[in-house]
Amino acid sequence: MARIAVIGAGAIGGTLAAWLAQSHDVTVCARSPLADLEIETPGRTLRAAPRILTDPATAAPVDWVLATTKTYDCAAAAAWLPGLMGPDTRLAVIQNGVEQRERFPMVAPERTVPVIIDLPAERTAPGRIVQRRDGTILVPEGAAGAAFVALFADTVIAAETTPDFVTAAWRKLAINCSGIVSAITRRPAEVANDEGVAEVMRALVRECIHVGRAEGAALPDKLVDQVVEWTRKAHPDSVNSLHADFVAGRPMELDARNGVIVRLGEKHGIPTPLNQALAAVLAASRS
Ligand SMILES: NC(=O)C1=CN([C@@H]2O[C@H](COP(=O)(O)OP(=O)(O)OC[C@H]3O[C@@H](n4cnc5c(N)ncnc54)[C@H](OP(=O)(O)O)[C@@H]3O)[C@@H](O)[C@H]2O)C=CC1
Ligand SMILES: CC(C)(CO)C(=O)C(=O)O
Repeated sequence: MARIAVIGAGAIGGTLAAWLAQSHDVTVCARSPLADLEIETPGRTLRAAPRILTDPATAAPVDWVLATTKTYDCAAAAAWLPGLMGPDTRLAVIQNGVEQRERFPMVAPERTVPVIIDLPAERTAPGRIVQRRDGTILVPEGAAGAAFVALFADTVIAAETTPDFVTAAWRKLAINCSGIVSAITRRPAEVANDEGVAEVMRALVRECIHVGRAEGAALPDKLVDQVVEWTRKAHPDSVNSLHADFVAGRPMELDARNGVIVRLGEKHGIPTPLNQALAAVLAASRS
């Protein structure tokens, strides 16, 4: 049994905390108070009552810290680390994008495990989450990755190591960058059935592929159509986390999902006009 602290009790943090609490000692480090966790999963309603802390001063060292806030909340989330990190603690950064390690520069890279998660989940109230289907987790191969994978042995989440994490992260980014069409149209995954919107998604993914290849990811041309097909197969009412932030009036992970393609594209001299334009349009539709 491992001692695990999950920073963030949102869609991903709440779901992972509930699954891990079935066989580990789990503490949830939350910004807003909540009583317990109830996750509506495809197979059953999962309930858990982990220890819940709301004050970083009360945190004690654990074996694993799982950072599951949005990327724009990393600086605030880091306030939990001095209390949670002992000499052997590892930090798993479970966030979208391709810069997981860079977001927590205060932790040594060798103690940080970047995590790519595919687990569509939506928070409906504090501690109440709908998990749309069983999920997958990918981490870099090596001792730390293998130890992280072992935490999920008794869950429905298929966790694996990969020898090519760079490609795994960019493949996920290809899905995420195209998900901006949902936030712009305020329509869940079913919007991908609109052929005009699907063409926009393909163009976003093409830009992502060009930049990802320059960063060392092995991304096939067929990924362009695969992203559209994957979205069409998702639950039609599935709301991606960018769309969820937009409708809730929260900040958005625009830099981590589309801006990063523009930034790294500039570094390599690769034009990314569509990711740039749609991120600007979505940001402006707030102001
Ligand atoms: N949702 C999904 O289906 C998927 C999301 N992802 C990625 O996972 C990451 C997390 O997303 P998601 O779970 O959807 O995000 P949510 O917005 O649902 O949850 C984030 C949680 O972090 C909490 N938080 C923010 N700051 C702090 C802090 N300083 N201390 C403690 N808690 C804090 C928020 O608190 P509060 O309750 O006060 O808002 C919220 O509960 C993102 O990078 C996202 O892109 C990846 C795959 C799927
Ligand atoms: C692709 C998807 C929808 C689920 O894994 C996601 O990453 C998100 O909501 O941010």
